[in-house]
This record gives sequence, C-alpha cells and structure tokens, in this order.
Amino acid sequence: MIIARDLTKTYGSKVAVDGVSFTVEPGRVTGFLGPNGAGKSTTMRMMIGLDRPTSGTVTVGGRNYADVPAPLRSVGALLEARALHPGRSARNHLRWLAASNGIPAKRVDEVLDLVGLTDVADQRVGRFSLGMGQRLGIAVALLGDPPVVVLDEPVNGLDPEGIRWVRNLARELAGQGRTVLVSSHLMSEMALTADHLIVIGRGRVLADCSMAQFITDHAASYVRVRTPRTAEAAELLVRSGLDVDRHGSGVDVELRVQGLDAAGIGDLVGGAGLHLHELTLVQSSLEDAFMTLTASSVEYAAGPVATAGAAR
Ligand SMILES: Nc1ncnc2c1ncn2[C@@H]1O[C@H](COP(=O)(O)OP(=O)(O)OP(=O)(O)O)[C@@H](O)[C@H]1O
Repeated sequence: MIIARDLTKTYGSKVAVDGVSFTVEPGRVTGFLGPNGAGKSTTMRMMIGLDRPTSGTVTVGGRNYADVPAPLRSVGALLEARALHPGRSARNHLRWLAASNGIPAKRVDEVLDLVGLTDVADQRVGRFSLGMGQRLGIAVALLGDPPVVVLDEPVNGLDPEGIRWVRNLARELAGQGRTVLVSSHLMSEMALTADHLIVIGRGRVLADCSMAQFITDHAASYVRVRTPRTAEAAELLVRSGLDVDRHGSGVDVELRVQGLDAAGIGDLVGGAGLHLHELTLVQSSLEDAFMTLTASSVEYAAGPVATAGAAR
C-alpha cells in the first residue's frame, strides 16, 4: 500500500502539497482527483522519488522509494512523458530497462503484448503517437510486475477503445490484489474505474472515501415530479414538509422535490387524487459532485461564458 503522512512540498513560496495524509489500499482502484494545479502530480512524483518532500513522508510497501532495492519490481509508475530516447525502438527501450532492473528479457514481450504494441515494437519511439507513447509508458510501469501501480492521467491521448482498455486493466490489476492509484480529469471515466477516491484541492485532502459515499455526500439528488396539476401538488408537498423547487414553464414545468424518496412522494401526490405524469429519482454525476466540492479550490477558474442571450 501507499501511505502519505503530513506530506508537504513547497517550491519557493508556493505550497504545492500542504500536509496531506492518506492511505492507498490494495485490492481496489483508488482515483486521485483534483482541479488543475491541486498537487496530484507533485504527490505522485514524491511517491516514486522524483521529488523530495519538504516535510512529511510517503512510503510504498512500507519503505521510502529511495530505500527500495528493485524499484520497478516494487512500484510501477506512469508519470508525465518520460525521457524516451527517440531513436530507440519500444522493444529496445523495454529491454534496456529490464536488464538494468534484473527483469528477465521475456517479460518485455509479455508487456508489449499486454499493451497492444507488439506490431510496432521495433519502430522508433520518436515516431509514436501520443496514445502509443501512453501505452509504452504503461508497459514500463508493468514491466517489473509490481504490487503497486501509479498512473498519472493514463488515458491522456487514448481513443475510446484505449480508454476502455485502461479501465479494464486498472480493474484487473486491483482484482489481482495490487494497489492501484489513477489520476484523471475524465470524471465519467473515473466514475466507471475507481472504487475509492482521494480528492485534493490546493494541496489539501478534501475527501477520502468510497465512490458511492462521495456521490452520496456531495452530489445532489431530487425527485422530478410532473403532474398536470402542478400548483396543487407543490402546495401539498410543501405542506408535507418537503423542499420543492419549480422549474420550467407551460408543458415543461416540473417540481424538483427533496426530503422523501420517489415512492413516498408518489403516495402523497397520488393519494390526493392528482395524476402523475413523471416520478423520477435524479442523481447528479461524479462530475457534479466533484465540481461542488472543489469549486472553492480551483486555481485557474474561468469566468462565465458570455452568450448573446446574457445581454438581454
Ligand atoms: N517544479 C515546480 N516549480 C514550481 N512550481 C511547481 C512545480 N511543480 C508544480 N508546481 C506548482 O505546484 C502546484 C501543484 O502542481 P501539480 O502539477 O502537482 O498539480 P496537478 O494537480 O498535477 O495539476 P494538473 O491537473 O494541472 O496536472 C501548481 O500550482 C504548480 O504550478
């Protein structure tokens, strides 16, 4: 597992990571989320010894990365584009890494196959597309068959098939009992991939909980009620102590009701003899929950987009 304790990194006066503590457990995919500049990459870099903490510690499998005898066999990482020798082939790049880490050469062909690069293994990596480079980076991460895998934006540059492949791979690695930490900006993808979430904003941990808990805590849900007798239904529901918001107008009018489940609301409205045309539980997405939680910790927020209608 990965354990961070009071981990802090400053660059001059900039506090990139501000006393974060968390544990990344084996056997599940942990999503690492945060707005741009939140400190995700810096934290991941410290995990694998590419940056030194200003204070605090982060250990992988109980050791500091610097003390790990065979790093590629202990933790595999895909971080921002690695320094690849552009003239070297993918196969030779992996062979060189395998030899310098005491990994048998046959593992090179296994990982090439695993990431789908066998057919281009002898091409120079300088000619690789972004997606092929990502696949090669993942091959490097898996070369030492490590128990801990850290992937920073692994789906960056991948097409839909590649994105699905990374999702399945991450889940398979976790299913084998490995510790898997994945960062991504693609919330819809993260919702399908991660079991657990660590969310950071401005260098601090904002949430550390299961995906389901995160959505329950931070995503709004309401029951959409449509009835031809909107005003009467609204009055009845308010009288029953529920929160009721009216949205839209004319035939598109709906009530958004909070405070009772759909069945209870249906019983109330139907019991009063009012016809129901719709009764739907609307749950907001991981993206909505993430935006709600991190709204105040966005470093580079854009203003609202001016539209022609806004001036009217
Ligand atoms: N080498 C560096 N020197 C100075 N500041 C840095 C350095 N590396 C990161 N930072 C700053 O530290 C903060 C955290 O950056 P980091 O790259 O870890 O964030 P991130 O969450 O990975 O962001 P993104 O989602 O944009 O990749 C940012 O404000 C960034 O500008």
